[in-house]
Amino acid sequence: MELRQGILHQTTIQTAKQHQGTYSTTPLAGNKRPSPGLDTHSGVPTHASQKVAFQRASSLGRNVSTLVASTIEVTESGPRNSPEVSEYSQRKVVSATPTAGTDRALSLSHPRYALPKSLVENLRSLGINEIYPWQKHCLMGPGLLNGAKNLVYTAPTGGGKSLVADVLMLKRVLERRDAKALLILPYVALVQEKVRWLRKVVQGITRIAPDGVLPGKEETLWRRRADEDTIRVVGFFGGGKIRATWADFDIGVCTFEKEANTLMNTAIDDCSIANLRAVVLDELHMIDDDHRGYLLELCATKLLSLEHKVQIVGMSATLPNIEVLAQWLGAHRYQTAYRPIPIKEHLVYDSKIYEASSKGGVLTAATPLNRQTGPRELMVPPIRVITNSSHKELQDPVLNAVVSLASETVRSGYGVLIFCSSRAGCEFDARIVSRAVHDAHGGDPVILEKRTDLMGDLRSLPSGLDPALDDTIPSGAGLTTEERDLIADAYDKGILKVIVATCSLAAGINLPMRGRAGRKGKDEVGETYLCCRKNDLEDVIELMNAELPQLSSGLMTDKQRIRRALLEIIAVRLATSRDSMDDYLLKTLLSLTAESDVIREHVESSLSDLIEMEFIQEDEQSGFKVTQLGKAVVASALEPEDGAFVHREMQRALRAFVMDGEMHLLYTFTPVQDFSTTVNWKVFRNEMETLDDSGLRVMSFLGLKPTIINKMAQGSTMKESTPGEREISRIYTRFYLALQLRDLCNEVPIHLVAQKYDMPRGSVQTLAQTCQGFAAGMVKFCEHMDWGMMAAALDHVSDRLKAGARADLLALAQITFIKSRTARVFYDNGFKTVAAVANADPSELVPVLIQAQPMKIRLKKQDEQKYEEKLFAKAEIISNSANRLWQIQMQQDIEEG
Ligand SMILES: Nc1ncnc2c1ncn2[C@@H]1O[C@H](COP(=O)(O)OP(=O)(O)OP(=O)(O)O)[C@@H](O)[C@H]1O
Repeated sequence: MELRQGILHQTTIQTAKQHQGTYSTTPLAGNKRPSPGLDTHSGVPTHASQKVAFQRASSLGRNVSTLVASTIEVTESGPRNSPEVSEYSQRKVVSATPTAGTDRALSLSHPRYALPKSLVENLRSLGINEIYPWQKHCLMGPGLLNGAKNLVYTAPTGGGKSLVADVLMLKRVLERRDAKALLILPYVALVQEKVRWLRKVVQGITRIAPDGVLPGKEETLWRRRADEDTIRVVGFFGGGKIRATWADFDIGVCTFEKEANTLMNTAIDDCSIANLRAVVLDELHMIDDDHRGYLLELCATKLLSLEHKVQIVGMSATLPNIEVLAQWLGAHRYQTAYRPIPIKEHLVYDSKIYEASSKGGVLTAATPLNRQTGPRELMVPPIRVITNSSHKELQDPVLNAVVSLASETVRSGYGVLIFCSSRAGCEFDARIVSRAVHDAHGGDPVILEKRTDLMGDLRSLPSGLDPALDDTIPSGAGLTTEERDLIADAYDKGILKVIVATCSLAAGINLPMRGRAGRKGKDEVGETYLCCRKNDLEDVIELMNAELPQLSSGLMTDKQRIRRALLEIIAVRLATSRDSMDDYLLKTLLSLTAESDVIREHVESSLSDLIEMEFIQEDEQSGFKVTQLGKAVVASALEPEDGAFVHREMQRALRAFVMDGEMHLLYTFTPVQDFSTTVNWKVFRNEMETLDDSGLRVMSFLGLKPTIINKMAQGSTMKESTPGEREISRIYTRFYLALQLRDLCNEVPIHLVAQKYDMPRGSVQTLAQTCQGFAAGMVKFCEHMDWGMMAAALDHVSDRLKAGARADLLALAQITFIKSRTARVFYDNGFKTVAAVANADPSELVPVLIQAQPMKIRLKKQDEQKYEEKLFAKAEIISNSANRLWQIQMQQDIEEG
């Protein structure tokens, strides 16, 4: 048996989470936010449990001065004079809405839904006792429950969209034993959470037997696989050796760029696509995303072109021109504005808080007339006013507002999400906020201990502990970085009270699923505060009033895209003649908006480009067929142009490949997509000077010249006017990235790599995240080109990228909790193999674990004992995991022997 990597392996994060889950947490759910007047004036924590004598963060070994957040005064027009929270409109609406008692169809056990009992029970145990009225209406749409029709729908964030899609998808999967479904999400970070949810939903559910007996009633007649009747939910995380294939899942959860598109291509090619019965497109508005949206369009167009019916379910919170999308997908359309938890929106400007929902007030304040006369006082009176701060750090009114609002919310026992425009801004805000909020919650010893655990868990990740997090977590604030899963989880559990994130990260982290303001079961009401500066005020108001832009096809915005579309369908033989290609293109979203002549022109030029690139050839029946190279490009999920570049690079590598070092392999695994890299040539020169003979040989085989690097470091600029020059520049840049990848693989934390190479941290993070997927693509590329030796060599080394540890640590890194640096410490302490760890007494591992976390916060005596106890528990888990692995290895040896 082979150990699965990447798809089914357990990550440190998961393990840490399981571990965390064993400690009790104090949920904040259901706590009603008190009226702001009370606590802001007294400054006294509202909940009795919070009145614990606080311990300063400095007791944790840190030395930062405390900031006192400004108070927020209620004005004459403020909430003191208006009714309580219950006035928030939808509360009333909710209580007036029918319940399953009056409308039986709100219960998922209603015969109309024909869902197995166990499924309804599972949902109930997950808090879904009945569906919302809108969910019922939506599901009852024509042809939806029986799968005859597609669906496109919108509901506000947190409105419960996913459940509708889940029900339809599960119905399709339950209809036949071999039925499959794909759930396509825009971000890898969302995949894991969705997989976890779906696994709970399908737990213990069996599928229809071959003779048509309904699930739940049948006795299994025959079995091929142990899990034959169960529904296997598999997530594709975009990395590593993607061993899970079409055959390995019943519900596949993946992102659209690589996995969904590639999975579908392969399944169309080998005809196994016939089992696909449903595809859910979450965040359908991403179709408009300039970089990746067109891939979503390609996926959906392929589905529409198949011979059998696949139910497509597309959803989003924002689909301004939903009719066009519904028309494109031939879908039933449904829209609702229902929010189970009302959101109260505010605008904060010049230390004053305004209600943003009053249409006649704030939102109309910035008329074109005002624009001419310049900003002036808003027309509506503010509801609250933030007092000025005496701290010099809080003189900026926007920062002061952020800090006082965050502090007020935390004092009331709620969580806060702060969105900033830049990573640097996040770090700054997190540090300041942490200085102002820690006195309210830092005293709870249980919470403090959990924060210490969290920092330990973060430290044991390959990326290490970010210094900013080191400073902020003890006070209960965090910021989202690559450690986001642990951070988001800690926020969810109330261990962290504040998270600061950039808007772009906010979309990628799990927060959309659970953390944004107003989540059912978590809050009574959500509040948002948009804090803006005077100069931005009118733009902000305009933006708040603005209509959402119409969504449109991204297929024609770059020449590559139609090329890729055509190459793919030719490669998987979905369409090979001109007529069938026309048919295919008629099914795109593009065809609804663009002139057919223009599309045809694009098709013609793309086909001749593909012929010229030697990706396709004309065949005898005036159709087209894919070449070996074209097939390799499609299989490795590359853009045609990138594929051509990789091909040239690989051909050079086949002639001369440096095998006495790792640099050439790492270069080959360095993704070729655009990272917007600006090479710092001085850093490049320094790094070049430290390269050994083998590394220098790689440079010379790649055609890179030390003299040029020296010249660049002295201030020359790289010529990029001809294609040849651009190609050379691209190789230099790729090598610069390869150096970073080398450092990442040598366990240098991401923030240090970014610092060293003068790169935005996000780019290094993307490099770290995409290299595994790219490496898997390279292996496939070589396999398809019949370069077996190269494929084998790359395949062997690709594991390194995943573990972020040296090759000799790979085996160790399979053990729970032993990742990266920890693996190195184990290795250095003589635990060089899984067997060595398996055979050790857990108590022997404790000192190694302590050593693996050298920066651990200094603890008091009694805490030290507790800490060691905890490490012992961890050592036991490690020992068990190592034993399991060891047994598997021995079994393998026996089988192979
Ligand atoms: N009928 C229901 N009863 C109780 N809880 C529900 C119901 N429907 C959905 N929920 C819960 O509400 C929360 C939000 O739902 P969901 O994530 O589907 O929202 P969404 O509309 O997809 O939001 P987003 O736009 O952020 O993705 C989830 O925790 C979900 O389990």
